[in-house]
Amino acid sequence: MTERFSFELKATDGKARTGVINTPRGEIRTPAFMPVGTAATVKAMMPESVRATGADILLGNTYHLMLRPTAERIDRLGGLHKFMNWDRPILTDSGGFQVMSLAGLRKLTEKGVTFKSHIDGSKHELTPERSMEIQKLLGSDIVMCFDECPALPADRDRIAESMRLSMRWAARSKEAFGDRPGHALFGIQQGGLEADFREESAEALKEIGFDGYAVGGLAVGEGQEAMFGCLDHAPDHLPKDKPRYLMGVGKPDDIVGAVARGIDMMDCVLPSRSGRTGQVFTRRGVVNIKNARHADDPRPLDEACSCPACSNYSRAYLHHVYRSNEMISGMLLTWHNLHYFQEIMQGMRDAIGAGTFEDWQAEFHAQRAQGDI
Ligand SMILES: CNc1nc2c(CCNCC3CCCC3)c3nc(N)[nH]c(=O)c3cc2[nH]1
Repeated sequence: MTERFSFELKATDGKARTGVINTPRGEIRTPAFMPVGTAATVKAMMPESVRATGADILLGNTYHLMLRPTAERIDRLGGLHKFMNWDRPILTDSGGFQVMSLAGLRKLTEKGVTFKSHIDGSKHELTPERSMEIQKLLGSDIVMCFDECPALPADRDRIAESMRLSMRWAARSKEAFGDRPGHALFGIQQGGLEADFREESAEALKEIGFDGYAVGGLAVGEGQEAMFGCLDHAPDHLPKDKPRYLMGVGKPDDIVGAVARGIDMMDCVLPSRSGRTGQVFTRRGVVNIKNARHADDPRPLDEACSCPACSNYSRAYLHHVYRSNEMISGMLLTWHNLHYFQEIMQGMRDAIGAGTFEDWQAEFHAQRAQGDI
């Protein structure tokens, strides 16, 4: 067990990297996909099942947990790891993004944001200082700076103004975070799709100095082509010896394209949320289990998958329990999706390590082109 937080790059293949982040609570193999556990649970999954899918780290949510059950209560009960029975690393987002996408009656000033809870309408305030305090109370291992993520499309002035506010908030976050051995603070690059603002943001963050650097402000409706266009340059300005975390991404092909452009960590609600809405990701594309054509199909979702859903159940059964709104439907489909996402990550880690990432990508895309799934 290390007492410090450190990142070891093991190999690169083009811009793609593979390595290990060492933390006191365990190691994180990169590139890493991080399941989202918004309200102290990865929905429909026991923590041991999340681990069984291959996850080394999961996400918690400052915004949700500060409202319910509150960070102070979780702290009194021993912190988020104990509370949710997950003893490996936890990364928590800083809450600003969720306020802008979920809360009511928001007021944004230099100090921070005030807002009304989407749960009971109570008034709350988030500032860089309060966000650091909440993430410390939760006990998360990787803390995110408090930032502002502008909705796209936005004009250049708005993007510059928002990015510069986030950089001032990054400095305040670092100041409030203090010196916490074994815990990491990640800065978040902003700047929309503008190459010059992305570079300015990266330079500002490097000047302050962080344990890792996130690429924020993407996966907000710009589309894959624009996102990849930004990722063709935005990570280049970030330190090579620190982890790079692309926030909120994404579909399997988004994840592969991001890793090919130098990203080490990603998170997305897609595999878990889709598991509850019957959307199943497989190596040959998406299966919508709700479709009547599965009603008599004795085959597994994916013959090549070793997850409990594919090992023990037919499409016909999964179609039935989905249509019947049975709880086991969300459990099995979520498990499968998270297992598949982790299988993609393991495949990329192996391929980058072996210098065969080009071939791996070609195979990944070729498989998905095939017809009936
Ligand atoms: C889905 N697209 C997207 N998500 C973004 C997110 C959220 C990432 N996911 C966090 C988990 C979800 C609930 C609990 C934690 C972003 N977060 C921050 N702080 N800044 C962004 O620019 C930022 C940008 C993002 N874009």
